[in-house]
Amino acid sequence: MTASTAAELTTVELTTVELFKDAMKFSAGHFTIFSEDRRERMHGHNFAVQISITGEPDDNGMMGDYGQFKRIAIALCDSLDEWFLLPGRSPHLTLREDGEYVVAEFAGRAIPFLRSDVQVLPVRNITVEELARYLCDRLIDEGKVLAVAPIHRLTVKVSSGPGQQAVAGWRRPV
Ligand SMILES: Nc1nc2c(c(=O)[nH]1)N=C([C@H](O)[C@H](O)COP(=O)(O)OP(=O)(O)OP(=O)(O)O)CN2
Repeated sequence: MTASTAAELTTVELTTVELFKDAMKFSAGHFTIFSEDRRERMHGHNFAVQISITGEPDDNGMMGDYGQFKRIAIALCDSLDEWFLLPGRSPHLTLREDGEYVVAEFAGRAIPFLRSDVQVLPVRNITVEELARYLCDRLIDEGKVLAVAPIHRLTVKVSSGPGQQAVAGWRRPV
């Protein structure tokens, strides 16, 4: 890049707010599916969520009130708290309704769940990768985050325990 083109470029000073409050968590049951015939037994985790919001602070030096971002993120975590989570888009698991039950079919075996105990998420597996993507998509699609501030980027981290997490991101289309 020549000096003149570098000078012509307008620099945008971006700042990131990071939120990782203790309340940004949810306890949920799941099992990870590894292949068409191998999965874990049912178990649970205390999933922890962190979000990072990147944008240009306004003339008042703020990207909206981060209290609004916290409330949005905590409400999203609460919506998944104390549920058994099932993937609705798994290539290896099928789900069918049967009265008050949701019956999962995996490797030729039926696994019945009470409908009132489960949430079926639009994901391929209940993994930290898919949960991070799901939460990031919900934060953007529900429009509440973008209503707080015209942010440039959002990242969501989901941890299933200390030392293991996945990160999903969104950036404003140019
Ligand atoms: N790529 C991924 N691999 C695995 C995931 C995942 O989300 N993405 N998840 C799991 C299971 O959740 C599994 O239960 C995790 O077990 P583990 O690593 O043992 O989790 P712990 O919290 O018990 O951690 P320790 O290292 O045992 O303390 C598996 N793979």
